[in-house]
Amino acid sequence: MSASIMYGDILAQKIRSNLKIVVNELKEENIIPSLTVVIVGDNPASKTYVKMKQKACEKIGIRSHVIELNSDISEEDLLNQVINLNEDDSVHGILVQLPLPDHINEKRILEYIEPTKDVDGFNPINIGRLSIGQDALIPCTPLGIMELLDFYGVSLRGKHAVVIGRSNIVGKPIGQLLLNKDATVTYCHSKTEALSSITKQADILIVAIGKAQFITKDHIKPGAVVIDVGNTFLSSGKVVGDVDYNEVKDHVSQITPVPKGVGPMTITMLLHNTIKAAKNFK
Ligand SMILES: NC(=O)C1=CN([C@@H]2O[C@H](COP(=O)(O)OP(=O)(O)OC[C@H]3O[C@@H](n4cnc5c(N)ncnc54)[C@H](OP(=O)(O)O)[C@@H]3O)[C@@H](O)[C@H]2O)C=CC1
Ligand SMILES: Nc1nc(=O)c2c([nH]1)NC[C@@H]1CN(c3ccc(C(=O)N[C@@H](CCC(=O)O)C(=O)O)cc3)C=[N+]21
Repeated sequence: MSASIMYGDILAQKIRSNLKIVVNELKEENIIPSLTVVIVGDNPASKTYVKMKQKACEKIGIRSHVIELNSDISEEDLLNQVINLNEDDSVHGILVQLPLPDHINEKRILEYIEPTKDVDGFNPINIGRLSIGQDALIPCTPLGIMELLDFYGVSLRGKHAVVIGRSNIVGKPIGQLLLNKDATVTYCHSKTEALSSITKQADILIVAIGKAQFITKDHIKPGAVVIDVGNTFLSSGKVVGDVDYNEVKDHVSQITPVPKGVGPMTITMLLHNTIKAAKNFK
């Protein structure tokens, strides 16, 4: 049996064309949604992602601006940049690209982003609102995964969802969203013992660890649904996921590819969140 492939790029196009209509409607009210991305240093993967974000904004009429800062910028100077953006009424969405250089306290920076402009959903206020079920700006990757599961007809209620990875940007919030949809959620991480014995129980397996092709058939129950968040650039320039796609594809019922799976949905949800933030300005 061959798996059905959950293409994120197809769904992303569909959602983006709807978002374009919303942007045009906002323009009639003289609101042009605008996003500012702050990038520190010259990490090549970060640069690639930021370019993709800019291009996606442009395509649907969101105004985007990138602030490029030197890797030796001080924490105070970066904080001041964020404060200026918080105070600038022409900026609806602020995104500080991660990772930041080691000398900068990432949590402190994220805490300063005005929650209504926090299109990444990384500020403690938005994380708290998500966890108690209040309206919030929700992190883009988890939100995109939920859209994918819905579009491809994956039912969650009562199902066992296993999340591998507990980062603040992917693992933790996807578990929260799955729980809100009545899945039974288990988190695994680098200290988890007997990983495969747990992941093998998953009806839905979400993998966000950042280790190229780490997950094999031995980790997966036959017929499970697999969401591969991983994005590792090989020296050849090729990008691969955390799942050994070729090995597992005939073993699972549904799977996201890498590329063209979760990635395009992340960027689409950034557009969605920027529009949401712009609407809040009305
Ligand atoms: N497609 C997309 O849109 C996006 C893709 N990504 C990609 O997803 C991947 C994960 O990103 P991110 O969450 O930021 O990564 P982090 O490095 O912040 O977190 C990785 C998590 O995986 C866990 N982990 C690492 N090794 C193992 C292991 N051998 N067994 C079990 N758990 C393990 C870690 O455990 P511990 O907590 O114990 O250290 C940690 O919780 C990366 O490849 C990243 O590039 C990220 C964001 C968006
Ligand atoms: N503040 C912040 N917010 C983020 O959302 C954020 C971040 N920092 N730091 C890094 C991670 C990673 N991330 C990705 C986004 C898109 C793809 C993506 O679209 N990837 C393509 C492949 C890449 C390519 O084609 O070059 C795909 O999967 O099809 C991947 C990864 C967002 N992140």
